[in-house]
Amino acid sequence: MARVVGLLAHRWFSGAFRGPLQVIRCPAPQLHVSGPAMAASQEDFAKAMNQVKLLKEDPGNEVKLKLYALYKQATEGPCNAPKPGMLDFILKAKWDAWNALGNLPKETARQNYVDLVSSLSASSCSQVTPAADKKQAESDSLVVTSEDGITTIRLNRPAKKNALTTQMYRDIMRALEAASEDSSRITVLTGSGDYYCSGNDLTNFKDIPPDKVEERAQSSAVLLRDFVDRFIDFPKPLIAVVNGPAVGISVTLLGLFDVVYASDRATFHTPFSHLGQSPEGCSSYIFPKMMGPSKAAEMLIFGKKLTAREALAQGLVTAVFPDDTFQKEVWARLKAYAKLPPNAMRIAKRLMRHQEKEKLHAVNAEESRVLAERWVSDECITAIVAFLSKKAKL
Ligand SMILES: CCCC/C=C/CC(=O)SCCNC(=O)CCNC(=O)[C@H](O)C(C)(C)COP(=O)(O)OP(=O)(O)OC[C@H]1O[C@@H](n2cnc3c(N)ncnc32)[C@H](O)[C@@H]1OP(=O)(O)O
Repeated sequence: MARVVGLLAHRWFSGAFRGPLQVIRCPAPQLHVSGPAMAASQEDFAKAMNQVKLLKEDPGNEVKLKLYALYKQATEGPCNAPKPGMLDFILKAKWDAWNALGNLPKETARQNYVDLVSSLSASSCSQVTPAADKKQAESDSLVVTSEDGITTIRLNRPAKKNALTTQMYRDIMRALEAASEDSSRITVLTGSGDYYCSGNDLTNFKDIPPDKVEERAQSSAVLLRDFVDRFIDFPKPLIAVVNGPAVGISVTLLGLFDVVYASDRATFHTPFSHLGQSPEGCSSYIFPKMMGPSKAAEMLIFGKKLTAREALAQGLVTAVFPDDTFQKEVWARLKAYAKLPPNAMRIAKRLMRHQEKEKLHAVNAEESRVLAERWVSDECITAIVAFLSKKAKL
């Protein structure tokens, strides 16, 4: 049946076929995607329909079915056609795809269609001119590129040691959503400059009016929870290329990556008690399991900074490379991995992750709730004021 669908789907594509889903990569100013917040105009929709015909590469049956379903949903609304017979393979596959969109509003379907086409156009461009495949986030602090089957999310605030602003959390979430749907096989997070990441940007806590502190703590906890959820649920192999020192949340999150490669210049520091804060990124659950409770306590309670070799010994890092050959060796390895069959990789990841998912979401929810309390504590406020007034540094 798959073969029959394959042959015929190819035909749809050259004709009136148009197709699916949410998120993805676009060369345009936004990174991504779906949702009622951004409504594509009829004109954008018409342009996207024309763009589909110009794609240089066949995007594959799965994508074509999505395009078809979104097109139908955008133009006719929820599936209203009678269900085709079991033996009518092509019609049945199309009907299933359309019907799966349920009550998705027409405007959202139209937007998702436009985004999908945009992503497909960008990926087909990138094969000709990889440099043109730079995705724009809301700011230049995050650079997302796709090449050789690898989507790379690069923290790009070297002057601030890649500290994470609120906007960067949002952009990373969008980049992960896009990467989970695009044609890349693996996804990498790395940093620009000498640091991998110095953790949460402590100026995120600046200039909050006293009567808004509690509210801001709650909204930051929601952001944190959503952010970490994206890592828990990310379906493809996720690799951290730790090019230098890592602090705070950039360390704790490593437990949710599939593989962590580190330069021998990298260090791993979680100074939560020093900051009057508490662990996040599911580290309160993953680190004790990974390295044993007492080693985890040294990091998460006492803020012991690990060298790359120590982190390797604790299982937090997969492999350490000399800094002068780090980039070359790591990218050669990743390019080879990105040639492996994508479905097999996803399935292997799913098998390893799915038993833990529920637990991880519960841990994340609890850690985020507790952090909201810590952020309004005297201990935390004192530590942050000390940093912001340049009296303290790690
Ligand atoms: C909603 C989500 C919440 C998630 C919660 C997460 C918890 C965490 O991540 S806790 C960890 C927070 N991070 C820190 O406490 C690190 C603070 N930074 C430092 O201690 C030092 O800057 C550091 C040791 C990283 C580097 O020291 P140096 O090599 O001496 O460099 P500089 O201090 O001169 O840094 C250059 C420049 O960058 C600014 N910077 C660095 N890190 C941060 C940061 N995390 N937040 C804000 N700003 C940061 C630093 O202030 C310097 O700025 P300028 O003085 O303006 O040049």
